[in-house]
Amino acid sequence: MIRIENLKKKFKRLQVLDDINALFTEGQVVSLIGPNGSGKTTLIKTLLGLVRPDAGKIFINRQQIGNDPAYREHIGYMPQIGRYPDNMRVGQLFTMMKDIRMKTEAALDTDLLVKFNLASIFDKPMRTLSGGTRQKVSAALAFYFNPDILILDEPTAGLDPLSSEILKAKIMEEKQKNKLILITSHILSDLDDLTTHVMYLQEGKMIFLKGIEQLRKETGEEKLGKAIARIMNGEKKSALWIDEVLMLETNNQSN
Ligand SMILES: Nc1ncnc2c1ncn2[C@@H]1O[C@H](COP(=O)(O)OP(=O)(O)OP(=O)(O)O)[C@@H](O)[C@H]1O
Repeated sequence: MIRIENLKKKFKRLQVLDDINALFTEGQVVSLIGPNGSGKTTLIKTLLGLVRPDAGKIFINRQQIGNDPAYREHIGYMPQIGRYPDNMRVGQLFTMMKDIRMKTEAALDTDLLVKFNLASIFDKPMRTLSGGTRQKVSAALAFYFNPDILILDEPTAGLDPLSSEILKAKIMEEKQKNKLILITSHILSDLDDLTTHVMYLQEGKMIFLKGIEQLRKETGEEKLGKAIARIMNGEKKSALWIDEVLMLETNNQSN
């Protein structure tokens, strides 16, 4: 469904994506994991055509992506930070997106719109929304057109616990429909029940891409955070980062 071949991207002298190769197929939930600045968002943006790679090829549903943006209709994207026209009202945003995509009402997935009760804020201008509410709008939009591929960049960041659970349940439902889901998160416990594959990036390099069962077998660890920490044991820098994440998560759970 998505094939990435020898993908490279530099920002000035910084090699942000360093010869990435990967194949993602339907039914997979691929967790993109790595420290801040490791290239996760840049990788996502190259898939969406928002960042132009210096070299390499990307195939989506067997079509090599180039200048024609039509392939994006297959993708629902939830950005890390959703940017919307300030004065546009929430309801107008959904109407505008619908008009652009020209889908009929029947084909739309309004599940999250309903569960997050977004109709009650349809009159509010986007600039007045709280960070979490903006996230809910981004989430509802990503799923709205029932895409085959979902790309979710830190989807639960900023959501309250109940909304986070609603979103995770929705992602799980879509996984069951055999969609391909790419997801980044620093909250590794959020990914535990969802993940089928882990792609680990560090300083623009893909350190590994493994099935979760293989990862669990190799490490003897059930939890994603602990499994990755074990795999990365030889790599001092990453092990340190994972240790910090685990410590934070333990603190969060005990609070
Ligand atoms: N438009 C840009 N111009 C210059 N440098 C950029 C640009 N976008 C990203 N970078 C740099 O590329 C590197 C990778 O950034 P990216 O956002 O892909 O990391 P990330 O893994 O998603 O990080 P995080 O976990 O913090 O979200 C960082 O060093 C970042 O500063």
